[in-house]
This record gives sequence, structure tokens and C-alpha cells, in this order.
Amino acid sequence: MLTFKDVTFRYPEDKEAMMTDLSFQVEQGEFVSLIGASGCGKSTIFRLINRLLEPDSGEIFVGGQEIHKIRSYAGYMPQKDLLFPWRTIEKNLCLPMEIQKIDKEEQRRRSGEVLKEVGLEDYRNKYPKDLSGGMRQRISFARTLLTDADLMLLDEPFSALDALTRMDMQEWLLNQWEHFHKTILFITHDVEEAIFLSQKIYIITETPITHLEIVEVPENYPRKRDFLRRPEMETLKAKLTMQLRKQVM
Ligand SMILES: Nc1ncnc2c1ncn2[C@@H]1O[C@H](COP(=O)(O)OP(=O)(O)OP(=O)(O)O)[C@@H](O)[C@H]1O
Repeated sequence: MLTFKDVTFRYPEDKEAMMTDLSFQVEQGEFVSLIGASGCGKSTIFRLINRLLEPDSGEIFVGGQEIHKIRSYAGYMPQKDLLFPWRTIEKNLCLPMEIQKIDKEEQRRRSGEVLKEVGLEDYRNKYPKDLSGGMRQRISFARTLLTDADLMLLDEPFSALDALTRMDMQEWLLNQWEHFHKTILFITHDVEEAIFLSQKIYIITETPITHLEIVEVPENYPRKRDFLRRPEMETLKAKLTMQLRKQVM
């Protein structure tokens, strides 16, 4: 689904490259978390996929095609929901479709459908202020779904939520993933969140990034949270935490 092939990138202001000859793949339908110390380049990888930045060399492919040759191949969900407070939930969901000049009836139909999928159809005419943090992130996820892209880039979407809502949202997200069969690349700082959610964890171990270390999480879905308390998972959690701390020290 996603391929980085020998990608090199340096911010123009920086002396050193952020990544050199970085290659990795994410397969269709996978749930992959991307972890690494603060400032190591996780969001830069997302910006390269979104084409907010261009590599100095190398290629990025989605679905086997070079990304500069295709449109609407990735949906992006940021940490903050970025909903407009003066627009109703429906109007917020319709905004990207308005920009694409999609017919009003079709906008209503599609936003209604997706609101039902995320369990918030009764909130169509409410405003963002009427919703809890978790609900707003569900709306933000719904808006990402409306891009119709198979690849979803989720950048720490739950980091601003309280611990209990965050757990609910993690379980909710896994249900959505199983339902929609999307490919998810998920940035998090939380090692336990990465283990609970993903099939594979890609770790940035150094900058410039030359490779990603890959760890597989040996647990089938649907997952129950108590698998995190098993000794081998505690060991994995300790190993990943140590790896991240080593980068900071
Ligand atoms: N526009 C820019 N110009 C120059 N340097 C930048 C720019 N944007 C980011 N950087 C630097 O690039 C590095 C990687 O930033 P990036 O946002 O990708 O890190 P991150 O791993 O996502 O960090 P965090 O976990 O804190 O969100 C940082 O050191 C940052 O200061």
C-alpha cells in the first residue's frame, strides 16, 4: 500500500539530513504504529506522504503508483480535531466536499452515512462545543473517512484525551479499522497504545533516519486489553520504552 524507496530529505535550514535512503513498506490493510523520540522525524514522514514536503531524492508509492501522479490517496487525522466552531457537525463534514464542488444532496447523503458509521447521527445539527473530546475525534475520523482514501495517517489522535476516553477510543478505532479494512499508519508516543493497536511497530532509532526497526506484535484481533499484562508483552513494553529513552539521553 505504501512504499518509501531510498528517500532522502533535508529541511533547507538544516545542515544534516532528516533521513537518508530510507526504504520501508506498509502492506494493504495493516495497522502499523510509528514510534520514536520527540523530534526524530515522525511527522516529517507524514508530511512527505501528504506532499507538504518533497523528497530530495527517492520515491514514495501508494498502491504501486508514484504519489505525484495520483490524487486523494491518503486521509490525514491530526492531534487536534480542527473543527470549525461556527459550523455544525454536518457542515464541518461537508467542507472538503464543498471544496471539491460535490453536489449538496450528495454531501448530505455521504456525511449522513459516515455519521451513522461513527455512531453520532444524532449530532448532525450540533456544534463542536456540544461534543466531548472523544466525540470530536470521532468526527475528525469521520472526516478522514470521507476522503475515501485507503491509507489513513493518524498523527497522535488521542494524545489530548483523558486516560479513560483514550482507552475507549483505542477500542473504537480497532472496531472501525476492522469494519473499513483501511491501512492505518499511526504516530504515538505511548508504547502501550502502539502495542495494543498495531500488528507491527516501526521504530525510528536514530537521526538521520536510514531505516526503521520493525517489531511484530504477536496477538490476534479482536484484542482484549488484558493481553498487555502478559509477561512477554511487559517485556516488549520495557524494551520499546528503553529504546525510546536511549534516544533522548
Ligand atoms: N519546517 C521545518 N524546518 C526546519 N526544521 C524542521 C521543520 N519542521 C520540523 N523541523 C525539525 O525536524 C525535526 C523533526 O520534526 P518532526 O515534527 O518530524 O518530529 P516528530 O518526531 O514528529 O516530533 P514530535 O514527536 O515531537 O511531534 C525536528 O527537530 C524539528 O525541529
